[in-house]
Amino acid sequence: IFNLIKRPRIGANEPPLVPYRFPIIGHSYSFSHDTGNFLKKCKEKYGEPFSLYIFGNVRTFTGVDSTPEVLRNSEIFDFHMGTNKVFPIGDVLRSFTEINTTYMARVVHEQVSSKINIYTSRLQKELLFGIDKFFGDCKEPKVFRDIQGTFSRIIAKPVANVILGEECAQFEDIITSFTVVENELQKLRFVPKILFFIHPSLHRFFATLPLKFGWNPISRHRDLFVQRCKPIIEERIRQRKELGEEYIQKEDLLDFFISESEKDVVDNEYMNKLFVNLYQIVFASISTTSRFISLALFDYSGRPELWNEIYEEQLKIHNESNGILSTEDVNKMVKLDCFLKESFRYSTDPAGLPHTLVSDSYTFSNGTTIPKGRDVYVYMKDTAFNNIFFGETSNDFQPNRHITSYRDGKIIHTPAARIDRSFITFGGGKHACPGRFFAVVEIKMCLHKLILRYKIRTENGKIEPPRVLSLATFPSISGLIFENRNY
Ligand code: HEM
Repeated sequence: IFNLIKRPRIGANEPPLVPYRFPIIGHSYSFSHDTGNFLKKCKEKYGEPFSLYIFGNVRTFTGVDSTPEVLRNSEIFDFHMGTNKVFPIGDVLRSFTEINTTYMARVVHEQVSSKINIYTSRLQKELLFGIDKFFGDCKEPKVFRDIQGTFSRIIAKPVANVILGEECAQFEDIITSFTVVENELQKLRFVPKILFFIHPSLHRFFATLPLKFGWNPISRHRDLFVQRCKPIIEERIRQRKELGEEYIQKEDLLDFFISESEKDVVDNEYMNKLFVNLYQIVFASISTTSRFISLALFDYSGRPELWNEIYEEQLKIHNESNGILSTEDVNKMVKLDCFLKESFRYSTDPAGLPHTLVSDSYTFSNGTTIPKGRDVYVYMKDTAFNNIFFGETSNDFQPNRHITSYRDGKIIHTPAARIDRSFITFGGGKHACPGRFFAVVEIKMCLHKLILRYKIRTENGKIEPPRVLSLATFPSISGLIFENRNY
């Protein structure tokens, strides 16, 4: 209770704490209800970095100039500690086994993104299967709602194929489990925020309380995984033993983790470890990919002026490749790539990438200092819509800004998966998303197939802007109309 009335204490050299009117509430209300505009006003008035008093603690926000300092210094700005405070997924997984986030990032980089060539044909097959199943023929124009939900079901199948392998990905209930487990985890976020006023650790205590009583939101998904996949895993281990050197490793993460394991007894501990390793990648990939593919489809559907150019590129590549895409074909989709990059930029979350300062203190290059334990958030839109990078047209949706054409006919474009100071949708520095190459290929393939097959437009014929929930951007909840091009 003391915390309720205590005013936050701020050191002498700290970034300015934006003044607030109501002692207990601080900036919580303005921040939660109109995040983008509120942060914009703070930055205009107080410069960057600045601090806010939200849900009982002081948080510092970095803008375009100070953000690279946070992303670059990953040893002292701890991303996992920062994220776990808002979304205690680490705590949930740790109840099964130890987790090693550095190892996981490396695995995604080396075994998923770097092997994209190997996965393209399987991805394509599974995506087409999903498009057929969920959107179908659309001989007559048909309205689809819950676009993000639909894409998470479409995406779950190719993801399952790459992560669990062909055999396990055949189980419908596993695929469903991939899409619902994410929603169940999201519920951890909705423990009453009022607890944060009293003390942030109380919020976390309640969010993770069910775990302490042995109820884990993902236990039943683990049980299903064991029930379905254990026989397949045992069979693979048996073959490995039998064939020895002759065994040809399967191209999926399951076989990779089997090969990394020193044990060959498939007991509880073994299955828990496999489950946590594999499902961490499931959590990182399905909701992000389906959110951004839906945002991109809304960006496309509301802007008829973009349709012809993008469709013609897809048709040309489709004809040249006889309908079977390789990674090179996907790389040739330059118009689509620029469109996607612009959509990523446009959909950037207002703020995010929480990092906790773990060194004694940190002094920003403008001389302001923050103490150990401070949570630092990136005001991401300040970068994504900054005139320094995007000029006077930074608020306009212009895919061609990512292309430079030279007089000699040479065209250079900055690919959607490339991160730099101006593009932080995938984060930056050492912890930048290791799955981004895979995600971009998957999204482009999916958009390519959809655009080739259907005319897609918004219901009211206008641009449907994204919604902001908490700090993140989500696609509109309105419908999209699909109509087969060939009828
Ligand atoms: C459009 C889709 C995606 C978006 C927008 C996205 C975005 C992000 C962001 C913003 C981060 C934090 C980066 C930072 O701290 O600087 C991240 C981390 C991560 N992402 Fe993604 N991601 C996407 C897809 C994927 C996919 C498909 C995978 C796996 C196949 C994946 C695996 C990961 C992992 C393992 C991390 C943690 C990295 C670390 O701890 O160093 N992501 N992602």
